[in-house]
Amino acid sequence: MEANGLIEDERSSSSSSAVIEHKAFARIGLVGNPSDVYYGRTISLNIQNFWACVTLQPSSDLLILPHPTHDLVQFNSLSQLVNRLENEGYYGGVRLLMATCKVFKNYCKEQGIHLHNNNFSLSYDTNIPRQAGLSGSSAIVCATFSCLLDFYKVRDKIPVEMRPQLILNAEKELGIVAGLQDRVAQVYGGLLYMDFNKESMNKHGHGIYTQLDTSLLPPLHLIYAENPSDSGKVHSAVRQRWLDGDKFIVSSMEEVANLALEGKKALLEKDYAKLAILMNQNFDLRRRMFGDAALGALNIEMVEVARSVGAAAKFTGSGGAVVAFCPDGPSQVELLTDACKKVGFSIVPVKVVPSLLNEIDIRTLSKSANTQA
Ligand SMILES: Nc1ncnc2c1ncn2[C@@H]1O[C@H](COP(=O)(O)OP(=O)(O)O)[C@@H](O)[C@H]1O
Ligand SMILES: O=C(O)[C@H]1O[C@H](OP(=O)(O)O)[C@H](O)[C@@H](O)[C@@H]1O
Ligand SMILES: [Mg+2]
Repeated sequence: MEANGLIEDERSSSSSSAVIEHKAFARIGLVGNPSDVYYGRTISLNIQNFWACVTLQPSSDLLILPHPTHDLVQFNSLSQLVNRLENEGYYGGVRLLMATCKVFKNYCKEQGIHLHNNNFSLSYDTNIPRQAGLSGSSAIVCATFSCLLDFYKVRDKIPVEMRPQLILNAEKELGIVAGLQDRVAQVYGGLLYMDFNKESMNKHGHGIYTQLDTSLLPPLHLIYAENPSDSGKVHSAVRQRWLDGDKFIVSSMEEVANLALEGKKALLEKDYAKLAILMNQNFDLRRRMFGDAALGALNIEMVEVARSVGAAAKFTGSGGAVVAFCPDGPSQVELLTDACKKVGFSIVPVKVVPSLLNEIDIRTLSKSANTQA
C-alpha cells in the first residue's frame, strides 16, 4: 500500500468498473474525545499516515474473505495460538465486514431503498496499527460501507450525515462501545468540529458537523507503540458510570466537551498556546475519569515522554497512540523525536487528509446538519 496518490485513488474509486475499492483513513481525536460517546463535542482529523482498504468484487456467491494475518486461523503451535490470542484477542476484521453488510441491508430495507440481487466478495487490508486508538475498526467498516454504496449505486440515497451512525451501528451490533467521532472524520475527511448535542442527536439521529480549514492546524506528531487495547473494554466501565448518573463522570465529560468548544476558537484564531493547554487538560480529565489501570502504563508513558520535552500530548482515541504538539517548534520536535526513540516509541509527523466528499455526497448534505467555518 503506497501513500502517494492516495487521495486520487480514493476519489476515482467509485467508477463503475467491476471491482470497487475504497480506503478509509485513521483519525486523530484532537480535542474533546471521548465526549462524543456522551452527547459532547470533539475536533478530529483524518490522517493519511495510515489506512484500511476494502475491495468488493462481483461474484456468484456472497463471500467475506478472511485476512491472511488479521484473521489468522492456522498456527505453528499451540503456544503461537495462545500468544496471538493474548496479544490481539479473538477477533479480526471479518466480523466488521459482516456486521456492515447487515446494517447496510437493514437500513436500506427500512428506508425502502431498492437493492439489486447480485452478489459480491469482500476482502480487506489495513496498515492502521491494530487497536491503537486510531480508529482501525471503523476504518474497515467505513471502507466497506463505501464499497456497498457504490456496488448498489445508492450513494445519492443515503445522506452523508447519516453514514457515521450506520457505521457505528455495525460496531454496536458487535457489542463494541464506541462513539461517532471516528466515523464522522472518516466519512467526511479533513478536519472537523463535531457537536453531538442531545437535541440534534435525538431529533435527527446525527450531530452537527463543521468542516474546518485544515490549514488552521499547527504541525502535529503521532506517537504510537505496539500495544493493542480493546477500546470497547476501556470504555465500558466509564460508560456504565455515566449511564448510572455518576456526578463526577457526567460533569467531567461536560468539561471535556467544553474543551472542544474552546479548541475550535483557538484553532480559528490560531492561538496555539491555548490549543496546547486544552490538549493537556483533555488528557488529564481522561486520566481522572478512567484511572491509570484502564488507560495502561505504556499509554500513559507515551504522554509523559512527550510532556517531558514540553510538548502538549493526549490520546488520539482510547489508547495506543498519542497526538503531540510542540509549541516551541522544530527544536522541540527534535527533542521529542529523540525522547521517543530512546524508549522505543514510533513517531511520525501527521499528514492530514483533505475532504473526501464527492459531488454526489455533497448533494445529499442537509444544511441543518452541516456548517462551514
Ligand atoms: N487491524 C485490525 N485488523 C483486523 N481487525 C481489527 C483491526 N483493528 C480492529 N479490528 C477489529 O475491530 C474491533 C474493535 O477494535 P478497536 O478496539 O475499536 O480498535 P481501534 O482503536 O483500532 O478502532 C477488534 O476487536 C477487531 O475485531
Ligand atoms: O476514547 C476515545 O477517545 C475514543 O475511543 C474509541 O475510538 P478507538 O479508536 O477505537 O479507540 C471510540 O470509538 C471513540 O468514539 C472515542 O472518542
Ligand atoms: Mg475502534
